[in-house]
Amino acid sequence: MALSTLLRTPVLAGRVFTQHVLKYGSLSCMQRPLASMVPRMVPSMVPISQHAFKEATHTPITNSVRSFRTSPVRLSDEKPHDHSKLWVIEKSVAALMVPLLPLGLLIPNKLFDSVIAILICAHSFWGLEAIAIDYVRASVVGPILPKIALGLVYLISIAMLGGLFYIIGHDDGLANTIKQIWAIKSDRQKS
Ligand code: HEM
Repeated sequence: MALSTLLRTPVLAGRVFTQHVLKYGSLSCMQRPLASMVPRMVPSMVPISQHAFKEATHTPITNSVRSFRTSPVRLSDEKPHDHSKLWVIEKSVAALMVPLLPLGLLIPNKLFDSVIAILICAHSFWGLEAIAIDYVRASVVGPILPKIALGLVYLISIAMLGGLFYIIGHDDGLANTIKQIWAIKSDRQKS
């Protein structure tokens, strides 16, 4: 980086100077026997300008200057997406469930039941999706299993949403069903 910065400065950016730096900085030049470089250090009768232009006719080996980048390297073909907004939505949904679940149980009605059903399905979908992505990795289990795992997550979530809305539409509703389950007493408790 320091060398490329040096080469970009106006004073040192002359073509001849650059070619000399590239030539002497290259690996192949470093590997050359020392004896072949000695004559260059000995003063000669040839004017310096002539000597420099003669050297400039050689094609410089430019692998001594490495390219660098400050932006992150993309390692996959997937489009980069910002997950921070979805994270806020995920946490907001989880936070919203805290007051809404007891409220839905206290005041049973279809609207609360429907909102709770959607929030629970969205929340558990994101949770299960995170588990599938984190634990069923293509680098560990191959390329097929992660797709099956993610497919199962979609299937479970859709089935769950369908089931909950069936209870809301064709049965006693979510809150009442949960209350009925809580009301079930064992035979020992009944007697
Ligand atoms: C008021 C109720 C609930 C709250 C406040 C809540 C909150 C949370 C939070 C904060 C997480 C993230 C944990 C993490 O990132 O490490 C989470 C994960 C999860 N939640 Fe809930 N949740 C609630 C109810 C439910 C319900 C009813 C279900 C399913 C029917 C559910 C299923 C899941 C699943 C599958 C995960 C992923 C587990 C994991 O990453 O290890 N949650 N929950």
